[in-house]
Amino acid sequence: MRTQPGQTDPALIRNFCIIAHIDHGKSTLADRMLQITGVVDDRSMRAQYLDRMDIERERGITIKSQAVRLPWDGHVLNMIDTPGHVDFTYEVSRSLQACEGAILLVDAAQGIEAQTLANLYLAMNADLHIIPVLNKIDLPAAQPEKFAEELAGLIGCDPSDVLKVSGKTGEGVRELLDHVVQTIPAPVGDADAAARALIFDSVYDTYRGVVTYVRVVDGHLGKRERILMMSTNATHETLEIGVISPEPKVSDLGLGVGEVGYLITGVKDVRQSRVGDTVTSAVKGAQEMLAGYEHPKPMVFSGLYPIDGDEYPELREALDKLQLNDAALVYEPETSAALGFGFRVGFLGLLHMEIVRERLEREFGLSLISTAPNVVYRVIMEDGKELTVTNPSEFPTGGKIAQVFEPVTKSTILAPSEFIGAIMEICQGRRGQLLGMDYLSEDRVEIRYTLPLGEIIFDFFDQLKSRTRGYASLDYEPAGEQEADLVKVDILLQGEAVDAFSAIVHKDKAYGYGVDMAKKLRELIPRQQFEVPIQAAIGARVIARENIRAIRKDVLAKCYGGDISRKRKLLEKQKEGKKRMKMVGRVEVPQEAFVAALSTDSSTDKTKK
Ligand SMILES: Nc1nc2c(ncn2[C@@H]2O[C@H](COP(=O)(O)OP(=O)(O)OP(=O)(O)O)[C@@H](O)[C@H]2O)c(=O)[nH]1
Repeated sequence: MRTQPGQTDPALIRNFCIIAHIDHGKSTLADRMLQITGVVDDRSMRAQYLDRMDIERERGITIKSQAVRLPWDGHVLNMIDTPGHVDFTYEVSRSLQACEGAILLVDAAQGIEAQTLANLYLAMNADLHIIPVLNKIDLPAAQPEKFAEELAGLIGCDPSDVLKVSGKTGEGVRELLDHVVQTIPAPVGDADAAARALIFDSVYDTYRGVVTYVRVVDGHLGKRERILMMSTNATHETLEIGVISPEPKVSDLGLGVGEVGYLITGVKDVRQSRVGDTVTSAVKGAQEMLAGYEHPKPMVFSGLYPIDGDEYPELREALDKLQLNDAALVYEPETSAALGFGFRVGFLGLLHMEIVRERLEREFGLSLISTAPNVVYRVIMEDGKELTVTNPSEFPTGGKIAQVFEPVTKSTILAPSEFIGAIMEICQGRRGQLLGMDYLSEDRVEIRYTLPLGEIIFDFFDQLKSRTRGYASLDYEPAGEQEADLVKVDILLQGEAVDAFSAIVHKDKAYGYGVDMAKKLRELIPRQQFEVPIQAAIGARVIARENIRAIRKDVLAKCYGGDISRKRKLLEKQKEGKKRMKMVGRVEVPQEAFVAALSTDSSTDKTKK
């Protein structure tokens, strides 16, 4: 293998990631590695160094993967920190493909959790060398011996092979780094072949345009080189190429086999640098692409509308930019009679939805309304026609529906065995079907259920946590679809359906949804000059009804004098207020009523991880 002078010999490179259940301490361990390898000095060190986004730091969670280059014992280690939440599994699987090894980190006071298993399976599928590690051994509640045995049983190694560290105190971290060098295989690639690099992440930077993160598999990528993005056939020139350690550092020698780094081409169009694509040289480039990633399928949809209708173009631009940063985000324009112009946006899960919305509001200064989330349904009509419904208002009405299919998941719940009864009760109440149960040790069980995704995306996790005193952990993966007895519930104001409030729910829950929504709206919509009936209906059948009584609001009553200018002022003020109202038929609905009625506060917990 030929290496260019000064460039890192692939035999000295180790690419690895840290995978774990949420909160088992990945970011903290990454911090210690930054410090121990000397890339961040003690003075500049801050907790969760690699969590760069404000949201990540505030919530204490990792959303984006991060790659950083660490020098250790004559070697170059590329460490990729990954997120732990189930919604971001996609980020994890992308990072795994840029590595040869993975540190499987387990909290020594908690043991194996649902995402420990899910991430381990991902890493095994990607053929990575796995290093089992117990973290937080400084905790008084740590039981390293017990959990080393559990972990060894899972991976099929000896309990003495499980390393023990504390990301907090740094104990055992040097030994772990040595172990990475000794056991994780060096990357293998052909230095003489045409360049091939895998894009595993890309970010839009306001000043520099698109920053693309790559892992070079074969050949070499240099500065001022014309490169080709193989899936889009777009060519660009590399303006800058470098590594992250832990801030971007220009590398004049470019990147060779096995190296992980970034490149900047000055491109502003975010769609030209697609995650999973292969970068090659524009002159005598490679013929064959690297195996990319399966595009993640959105599981949950919601409508996003600017509160101020004039901000629609800004919202479009913001989504365009965010999509580069977040390959899992999909959207298309939609119009709502009640909310105006907006987008139907697909997400991987509820936390993903919250994060996207929060980033749009914070990073782009937008104010948004989002409609209640729903999953994707497949509807088969009696005449054999098939529809994919991502928006309840598109759900066909009338009696012509033959079958409705909803997505289901294979859900895995890990908890102490004393909670088996409570967990089963919750799952049964949500149309779950028990698949199986295994004991991981004498007091911990793994329970597997088939559960409709639509039942999980609302407060399922919160309920699970509260009924198990926080001890249960959940992971789910898509598992096809099942036929279900689902109906669309419409909400009508004065006989007119308000599209933004329609929902697809199981027949048994339709009544509850209708009654709740009608009550909520009665409180939120101010009285009008005529009576306004609020109805919840399935097709033509009304299942709940509330009334907003009429008032005759005489704004001029206060102006008993004959002062015409005062009267005019009052009328003008009233006109101003009207601008912030949406008309549904003859009914004026204040913007805030939509916001409040559609708020999902009760279904998602802001601090949930
Ligand atoms: N006592 C002790 N606490 C630790 C240790 N490592 C991490 N913690 C604490 O555990 C919590 C979670 O740590 P993080 O490093 O944020 O966990 P994470 O796995 O990166 O979490 P996500 O990014 O959300 O997936 C924090 O409160 C840390 O201070 C350790 O070795 N000992």
